[in-house]
Amino acid sequence: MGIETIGTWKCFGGTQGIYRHASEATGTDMRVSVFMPPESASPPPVLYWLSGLTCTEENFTVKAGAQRYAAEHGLAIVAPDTSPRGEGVANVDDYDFGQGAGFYVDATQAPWAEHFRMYSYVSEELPALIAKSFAVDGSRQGICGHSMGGHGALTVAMRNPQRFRALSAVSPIVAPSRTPWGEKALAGYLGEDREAWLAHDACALVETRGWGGDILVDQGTDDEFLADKLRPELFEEACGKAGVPLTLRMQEGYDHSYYFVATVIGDHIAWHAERLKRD
Ligand SMILES: N[C@@H](CCC(=O)N[C@@H](CS)C(=O)NCC(=O)O)C(=O)O
Repeated sequence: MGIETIGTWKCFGGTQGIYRHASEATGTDMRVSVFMPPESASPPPVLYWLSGLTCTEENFTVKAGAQRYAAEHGLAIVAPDTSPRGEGVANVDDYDFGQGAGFYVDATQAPWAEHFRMYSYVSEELPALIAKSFAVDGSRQGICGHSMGGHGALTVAMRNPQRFRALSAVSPIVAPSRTPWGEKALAGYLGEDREAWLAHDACALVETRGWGGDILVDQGTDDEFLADKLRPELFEEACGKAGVPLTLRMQEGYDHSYYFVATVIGDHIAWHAERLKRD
């Protein structure tokens, strides 16, 4: 399946592009942002970025300021939309469920099961499409994300360690089976069997599957969602039990916005670049 260019712009010596393609996983067109760093002797490693509630491929692209760091470190960045969209795609008038809130799962419940297959999309279809369509090193891939996208990054990586070798998150949802955003989404997409939710719960996954490397998480202390919806201390506890090295940085005074993402994105890109360039 081909990829269609919506627009490209020269940026920090590289190319920022927005693309569209027909997705087999979702049965819809999907839009994706791809930054390619300045050309170098070898194809760049790839960092996947998964965005949070209400986002499209655009929020990260225009707000995070990631391109400067990706160009410096020679990393490609791929940032997909957060759900299928369009005519004939189910939706509700909620910011935290339905379109813009795919939660990186494959829905099993009607009417969502038909198109809401974001797990298959980001873990299988998108990496294959990117490796085919861009001059990148598909054997060196990392994944990172924000909020719902932090949940996506943690869970997709731990379920696909052969595909992703570096992992970090900003303000992630870490225990969706026990916190409000996650409980609503997992019940809606996967049904009431809470056992099935654990396959998409970072705390449960780190205890059952572990992770072969270390994990970086940044979290603002003034985040309005910290106490009830994010709860990074649960992930810290789970990583401790599993013996997985976690660097959890509680960043004083920052909230949940992209101003925080922009503040820490340089560290995350450097962190991924270091791990992805190791032999
Ligand atoms: N206050 C937000 C809650 C959702 C939210 O904070 N979304 C975060 C991710 S969980 C985001 O990245 N929003 C888009 C942006 O800031 O550009 C709303 O109701 O729209």
